[in-house]
Amino acid sequence: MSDMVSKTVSRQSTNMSSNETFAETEEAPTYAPSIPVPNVQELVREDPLQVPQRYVRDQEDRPKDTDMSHLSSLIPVIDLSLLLMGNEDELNKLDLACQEWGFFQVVNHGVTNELLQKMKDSAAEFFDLPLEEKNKYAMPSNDIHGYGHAYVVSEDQILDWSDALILLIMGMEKEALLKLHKQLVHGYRMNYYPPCSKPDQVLGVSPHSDTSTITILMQDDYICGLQIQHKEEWVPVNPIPNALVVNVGDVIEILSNGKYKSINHRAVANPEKARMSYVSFLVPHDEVEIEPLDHMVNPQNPQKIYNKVKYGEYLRNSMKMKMEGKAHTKMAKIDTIA
Ligand SMILES: O=C(O)CCC(=O)C(=O)O
Ligand SMILES: [Fe+2]
Repeated sequence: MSDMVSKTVSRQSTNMSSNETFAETEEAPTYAPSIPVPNVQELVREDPLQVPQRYVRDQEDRPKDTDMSHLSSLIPVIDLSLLLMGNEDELNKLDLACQEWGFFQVVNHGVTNELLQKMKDSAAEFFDLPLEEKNKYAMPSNDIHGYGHAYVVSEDQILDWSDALILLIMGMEKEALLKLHKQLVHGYRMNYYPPCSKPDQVLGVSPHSDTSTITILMQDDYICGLQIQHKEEWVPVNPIPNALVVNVGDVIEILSNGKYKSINHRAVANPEKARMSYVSFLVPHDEVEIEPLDHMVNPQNPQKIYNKVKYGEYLRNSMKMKMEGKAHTKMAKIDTIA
């Protein structure tokens, strides 16, 4: 694992005080700075019952008791092997899933259970390391790679009950999406949600939509946490062992002129167990300009709702803000559109 990290995240000189992490880098800043904040895993290790005020959500933002799990079974499950055989019904199911839910789970995806398990094991190995070891890969304040917290832009912002390791890995020269993306960039984020003694007062990850083209998420096989917003309700995405959760990101929403939805989602905390999630973001190259594709502005969807934006600017702009639902998508919206 440490091998994998050291290949992808360059070592930064770190300067730690108690459990806060800072990192300096000599390179020019490329992302808006994120304010250093405490390590949540360490807070829980020091005292499992403490939930400092900085993590406590306003009443209306807290996870509610009202159980929407009856809606979970409606979240579409797509069989990739059928799709690859050209099955029309499965294709229609995918089309509807992207329009109505923006989220679906994929089974028969061809990724071996051994590989999925290896990803889980190597991430667990990393998060189990002592803090000093993990902090050797601390996220510099002006970058999104490394171990720590991004999207913290003010001292009084309410914080998420989680830590993350984020890697921006490979540029894949794949034919299919290459034209749209110049070069596919793959970001990989591992989230670690320590248990929380007051799970009803905090959120593991604030509501947000992903700035990606698509996101592929592997969650814990048994511990629930991911919730998606569907028609104003927060619906849990119940884990199906070895299935992958896929969601439409902002880029597809923009390319499709809003036909396919990049949905708000969040993670809630668990009272007893730590949960991890392993998230792959496929994104375009920074220089790629994205705008609604000509054929997606059509008689059924005549009003163009997004302007042309350069992906790198879109991403960097979103990182200047705290995660707050779809607020960051405003940058690409045509002014007259709410
Ligand atoms: O942990 C989860 O299930 C959600 C994580 C997530 O939405 C993200 O990392 O963008
Ligand atoms: Fe997300």
